[in-house]
Formats: sequence, C-alpha cells, structure tokens
Amino acid sequence: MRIQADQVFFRYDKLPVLTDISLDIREGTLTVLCGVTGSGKSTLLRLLSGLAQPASGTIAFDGGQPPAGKVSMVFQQPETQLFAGSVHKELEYGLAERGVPGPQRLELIRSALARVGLPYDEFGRRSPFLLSGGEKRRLCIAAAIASAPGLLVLDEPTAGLDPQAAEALLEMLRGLRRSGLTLVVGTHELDSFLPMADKVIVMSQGAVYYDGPALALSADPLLLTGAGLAPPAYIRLGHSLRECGLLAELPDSLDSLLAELEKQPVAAPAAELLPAAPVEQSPGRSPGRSNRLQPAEGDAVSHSSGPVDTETAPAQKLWQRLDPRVKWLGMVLGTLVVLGMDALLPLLLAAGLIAGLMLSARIPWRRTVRFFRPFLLMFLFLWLLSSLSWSSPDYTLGPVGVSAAGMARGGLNVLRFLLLIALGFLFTETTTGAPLREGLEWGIAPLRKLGVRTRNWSLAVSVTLQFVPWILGKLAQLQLALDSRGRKARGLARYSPRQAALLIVPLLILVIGMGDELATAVESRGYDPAKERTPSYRLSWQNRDTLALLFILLAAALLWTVSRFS
Ligand SMILES: Nc1ncnc2c1ncn2[C@@H]1O[C@H](COP(=O)(O)OP(=O)(O)OP(=O)(O)O)[C@@H](O)[C@H]1O
Repeated sequence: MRIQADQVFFRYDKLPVLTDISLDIREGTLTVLCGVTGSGKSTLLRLLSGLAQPASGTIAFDGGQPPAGKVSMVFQQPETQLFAGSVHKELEYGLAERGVPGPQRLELIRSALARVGLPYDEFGRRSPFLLSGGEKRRLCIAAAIASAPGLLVLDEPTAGLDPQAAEALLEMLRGLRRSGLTLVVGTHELDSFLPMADKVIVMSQGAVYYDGPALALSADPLLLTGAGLAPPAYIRLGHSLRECGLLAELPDSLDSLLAELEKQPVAAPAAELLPAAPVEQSPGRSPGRSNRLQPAEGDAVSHSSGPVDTETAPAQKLWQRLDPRVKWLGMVLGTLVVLGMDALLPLLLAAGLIAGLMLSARIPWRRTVRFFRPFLLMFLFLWLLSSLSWSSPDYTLGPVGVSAAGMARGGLNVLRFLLLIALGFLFTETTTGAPLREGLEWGIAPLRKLGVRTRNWSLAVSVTLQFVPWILGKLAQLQLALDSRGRKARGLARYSPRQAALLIVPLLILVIGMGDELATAVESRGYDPAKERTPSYRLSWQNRDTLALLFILLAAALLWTVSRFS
C-alpha cells in the first residue's frame, strides 16, 4: 500500500504537534521514522494508521481513504493492547470485527502466530497476560497481521527487548517486508533499523527534518545530529576509521563494517593517526574530531521552528494560583450544598454555576468530554434502572413498567452525582499534586491531636485523585488498541456492555500493577508517616483567596436558599 501525506497539520487541543508534513511512502518498503523524544513520531504514526485525523492536509492510502481492515498498528507498551482471555481470542477479535467468516479464522490465526514464531499448539490457549514481554510484542504483531493488512505501523517495536528477542523481531520484520507488506517503524533504535530501512524520515519539533534514503545518513551524519540524534555506532566508527585511512568505503551497517575490516589485514596505525578524543558523543555535543558531525551554520537542511508558544492562559494561571485551601473549602461546601438539594431548579442553577467555573478555568472541552464520557453511559443506565416499577407503573412496555416518579427521582440523583463529579474534576484539573496535598493536610491537621495519622490520609487522597486521570488515560489507550484491531463500534457504542467487558480485565491488571509499583516506590523512598516532612509547597493566603472565599460563601448561600424554597 502506498501512503502519501500532503501538508498535514495536527494539534492536541490547542497545542500544534505536527506542522506541514508531506511524505510519499512506497508500497512494500520499510520506512524508519526517528526523532528525539517529543518530536511527534507517535502522533504521526497514529495519523498514518488512520486512528487520528489531521487538523488540515490529507493522507491518501493507495490514492484514497484507508481501505477497511487494511491498516494495522502496533503501539508502544504491548501490555496496554491485550484484552482477551487467550492468545486465540486475542487474534480472533480483529478477524471477527473485520468480517472474516468463522471457519476461515483458525487457519489465519495459526498462520499469523507461526509467522511471529509463536506456534499455535503451544500458545493458542495461553493467557496473553502471562506471556513474556517479547512474546507479548510478537502476539501484538500477530494480531496486527492476521487480517493481511497492506500497511503495518509499529511504534518502538524493540523497546525493552533483550538483544536476542530484538534480533528475532527484526528478522520477523524483514520477512514481513519480503512478503510485500508496507512497514512504517517509529524507533530510537537506529543501529538496528537504519541498515534495513528503504527510507528514513527524521522528525524535529513536529516537522520533517530529513526524508530520504538511509545511505545518505551514513555519508552525512549531520542529518541526524542536526535533529538532536546520535548517529549509530557503525556510522561514527566508519567515519573515524575512514579518516584514519583504515577504511575505503563508509559502511551501511555494522555487519558491512565488520566484513570490510575482516577483508583487509589492519596494520597498527601510527599513534598520531589515532582519534584524539573518544568517538562516543551525546546528541547535540560532539567532542574531538566528531565536531564535524555538528550542524554547521547555514546548514542546507531546513527544519521548522516547531510547536508554537504553549504558555498557560491568564485565566488558567489565576485558577492555579488560588490557595488550595480555598479550593478545598469550595469543594467541601459545594458537595454539602449539592447533596442537600432535592429539586430540579437549584440543581440546574448549580449545574450552570459549575459549567461557568469550568469555562473560566479554560479546561479544554475535549478533555472534559473525554472525562465525562464513561460516566454518562453508566448514569444513563442507572437512571433507566431507577425508573423501572413493577408494583405501580405509569406506563408499560410489554413486561416492563416505568414509573414517572421513579424517573424524576432517578434523574435528580443522576444530576446530583454528575455535579459532584464535575466539582472533583474542576478541582483536580486546576490543582497540581503538591498544593492539593498541602491544602488537605492543613484541613485535617487538627485530627493529628487525636492521634490520627493525617499524612497517610492526605497521601491516600492525593494519590487517588491523581490516579483518576491515569486510569482514564489507560482507558483511552485500550480504546485505541481496539480501534487498531478494526473494531467497528463508534461513538457511545464503544461503551456498550460488550465493549466494557473487553476493557475491564486489562484495566484491572494495569491498575493493580500501578498500585503495586506505587506502593514499592513509596516504600523505597523511606516514607514514614510518623516523621515530619519538608512541605513541597508553601501555602500563602492572598487577597484574591479572600475574594474567592466570599464568592464561594455567597454562591453556597444562594443555592441553599433556592433549594429551601423550591
Ligand atoms: N494526548 C495528548 N495530549 C496532549 N499532548 C500530547 C498528547 N500526546 C502527545 N502529546 C504531545 O505531543 C508532542 C509529540 O508527542 P509524541 O508522543 O508524538 O512524540 P514522540 O516523538 O513519539 O515521543 P517519544 O519518542 O517520547 O515517544 C509532545 O510534546 C507530547 O507532549
């Protein structure tokens, strides 16, 4: 499959991440996408696999839209992509979603597993969660190639693998390329991937810095160092040896360098010919003779100035500067007032007020939608459940009775819970970890006199509050992994009970793993709840905090009054 990107721009909320990307990737080739961390590789890979859409510009697959099921992606961190009860089911999911009839599936699953070196008879019934890191990676690739895609996109396929597993994976990718599959690989592993690349795209600050054959990078390492990347060892070594007169040609891989050196008996070089400084260099700084690898002034290679200013907006800054004690007080008072409301008017007033506050905090709407989406379906379900009535239904639909009073009561409860969640969301979105914790410790400090370990409480609350965005992030990753396997469900259907069932086990495994890591981290840092600690954030009450407190008290009094008289 041929992929052509034309003047593609992409942004996350308001943050521009990719600028003016134009590419032409030929069918049956292996393209390596590299760049320093944060240069936009993963984002570009998602666009190339059709999982995200450009803000402007076009990406054509064989001249048109991506054909259904013909583009597959394997993400970083394979453990976030596995969700089924067995290796067989893991592969079957994508085939079923792509409409492959049942009787044909087993053969395709066997063949895909064989291609990645996981024999079906040995692995088919095993749990994906209990495989080794390398096996999980292979399984993800098998799941991606089972439906015979025309394009396979891989993000950091060898990260975290030992050299043997990495070499086996590279061999597997060579085999896939030989079979005519178009491959695009995002990687930092230039030593391994450059020698096998037909084309290399070097990214820098969200723009294409170099796009061309890998061989040109051997000849001119500036094309890599200029983007902050260290050239592979064989390129650096090749240059040093050639300058010493020990090598005629620049090598295009470690193997060709070794072969060249083996061919000619190497005479011991005269001392003055030896490199004056170690060849080792870090990105952006080249000691000794390697200075020639630094980008020269007026370097012909052009690159964009990268993402624009990302400064926090003044309104956001004000919210962040507010003393966390005001925010804690606001949240506690708001929670009490909302819990005390049992009529629609005050609840709607409170909803309007919280929506206004969220707007003033400039929380990106996409982030808000992403946060509330999982709750909405759950609350809708609870609402419907609370409106069911068998004893005194107002309406009947076959065997199901619905009570108007139950519906009204359920609706009010759902609204109340949504408001409480919105208050928590507003609070955590505008308060970072340290102020949040210091504010809470201040609030519960009097309990210390009663012998309560308040530090444990505040740590638990702040970790829990910070855990929520982490869980939502993992949920989004899992959703993306399901999409990459050809899932058809879109919109709210992605939260149906069937889809939710797919997510629950992997999410639980991730949460338990994270909890375990967190506990180990807290322990390894010598956390002792009995000891005094140095505050990580100094609380300081300003005039703006007094004004904010007055506003909170006024709003609470108003809402309370309205709720008493409605
Ligand atoms: N979901 C997101 N929301 C907001 N910003 C994001 C999101 N994902 C990535 N970014 C930002 O976009 C930029 C590019 O990120 P991306 O993950 O594409 O980089 P990368 O080159 O793949 O990095 P790495 O090598 O570390 O994986 C970074 O500045 C990152 O902070």
